[in-house]
Amino acid sequence: MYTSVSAAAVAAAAAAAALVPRLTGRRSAPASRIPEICRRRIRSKPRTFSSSPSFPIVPAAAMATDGAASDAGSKKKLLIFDSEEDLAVSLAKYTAELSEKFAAERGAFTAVLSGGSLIQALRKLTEPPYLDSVDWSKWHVFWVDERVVRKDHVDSNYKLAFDGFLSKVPIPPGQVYAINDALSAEGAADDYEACLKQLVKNGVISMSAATGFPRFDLQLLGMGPDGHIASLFPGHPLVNEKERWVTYIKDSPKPPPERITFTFPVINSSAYVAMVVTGVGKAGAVQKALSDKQTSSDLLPVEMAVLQDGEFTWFSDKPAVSMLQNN
Ligand SMILES: O=C(O)[C@H](O)[C@@H](O)[C@H](O)[C@H](O)COP(=O)(O)O
Repeated sequence: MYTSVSAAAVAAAAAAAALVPRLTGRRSAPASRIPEICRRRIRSKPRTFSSSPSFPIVPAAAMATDGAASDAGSKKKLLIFDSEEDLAVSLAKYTAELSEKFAAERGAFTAVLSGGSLIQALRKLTEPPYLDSVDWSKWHVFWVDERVVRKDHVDSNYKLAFDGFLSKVPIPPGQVYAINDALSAEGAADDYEACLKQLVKNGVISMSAATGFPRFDLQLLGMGPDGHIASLFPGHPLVNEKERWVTYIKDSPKPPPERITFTFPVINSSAYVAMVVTGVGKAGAVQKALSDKQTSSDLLPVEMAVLQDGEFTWFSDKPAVSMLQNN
């Protein structure tokens, strides 16, 4: 069960009536279209182991956000689930239906992952019916941010995703775009950006005509308790990057310190974003992000995620929205 809340009703979110999820709802990007620059980095597994969507969408509550951006073409929705289990069920349906939509429309589905608890929230996709019903051959998987460590390192977002999700579904290995873990942070960011540019040229990744930045079909993101998303942290100059697609950080306040990250222009050019946020530890940042008392001078990174022309859906649980009624 979940609740959908519009901006006007955010203050009453915790008490909003539960809605029953409405469930309703393929050409190939040939392997030859995958550029060598991207191919070479995904051949090996981590070294330590062997081995017109109709998602649970409720009335598309267009949340008036704040003055952060003019997002006339953007919609925001807040879904509040009774439990993390319900959230995971709904997130799988949402993702599977977007996969079907984009595979039918453009022959490929570009999905971007973050690290953190998101990967566990995707677990239902690795089970029936999705394991068999999703056309995994159309998936192209990217990371919104990655720690600059070896792919078999415990801190690697690639390893996290591989262990919890990618190793359990039949996505062609050549369509999983991990960073080049032999490079420095700066080199890995440059390399990943070059990879994205090549995939845009080859038609695997769409471009946003509106922004001139790549337009990923779905970015599946998490948020830290401080309101960071990707590796874009509050008060860090990287949040103001306007040119680069991918950049790097060497002083991340969340360890490990060296990371690469998509920039806001890339995040905000997405067609769909699912922001998966659970637990009371996120309640303060959720309150600030969804409050109507924002000022443009002290925006958290999560508040700067405003799609130019897309749909932004919060997948949250009750503890995460527990401070909303205090707005
Ligand atoms: O590499 C990272 O550190 C993550 O990509 C990071 O941005 C994460 O998504 C958030 O910190 C939320 O993580 P949790 O969901 O685990 O709180």
